[in-house]
Amino acid sequence: MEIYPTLFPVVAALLVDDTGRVLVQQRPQGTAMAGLWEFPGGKIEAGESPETALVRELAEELGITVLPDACEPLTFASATLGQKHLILLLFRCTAWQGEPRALHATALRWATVAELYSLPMPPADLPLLPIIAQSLGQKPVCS
Ligand SMILES: Nc1nc2c([nH]c(=O)n2[C@@H]2O[C@H](COP(=O)(O)OP(=O)(O)OP(=O)(O)O)[C@@H](O)[C@H]2O)c(=O)[nH]1
Repeated sequence: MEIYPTLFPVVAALLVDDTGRVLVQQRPQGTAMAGLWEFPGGKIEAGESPETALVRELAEELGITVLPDACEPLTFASATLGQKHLILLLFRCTAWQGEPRALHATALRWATVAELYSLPMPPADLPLLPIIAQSLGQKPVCS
C-alpha cells in the first residue's frame, strides 16, 4: 500500500518595491534551514485561509499590515520536506503599511531577481525564480 505524505501548507509573500526588488529574509539559527534566504511567510494554521495566514505572518515577521485585497496568488511550489510534502503558496503583494523589520529573521534584504539566484535559498524556492522574473518583467538568469 502506498503511503501518501502529509501535506504541509505554507504561505509566502513576494513584496516588490518601486524599483522591482523583492524582499527576502534570512532564517534564524535554531530553525530548519538556518541561514537560508526565503520569502516572508509561514505555516497556515488550522482554521485559517491562505490570505488570513499571510496577513498574520507578515504582521508577526515584518511588522507590516497588508490587506488581502493587495495580495494576489502568483504561483506555488510543491516539494518533499522531510516526512512531509510542502505546498508553498506564493502571493504577490503590491501594497502594505509600515516599514518591514526583521522581527523573526536574522536579516532582511531587498534583492533583484538576479541577486536571488546567487543567494542560498530553500530548494523548493528555486523553481519559483524564473516565474518571479517573468512576473516582474525581468530576464531569468541562466545557470
Ligand atoms: N516562509 C517561507 N517558508 C519557506 C520558504 N521556502 C520553504 O521551503 N519554506 C519552508 O516552509 C516552512 C515554513 O515553516 P516555518 O516553521 O518557517 O513557519 P512559521 O513562520 O509558521 O514558523 P513558526 O513555527 O516559528 O511560527 C519551513 O520549513 C521553511 O523552510 C519560503 O520561501 N518562505
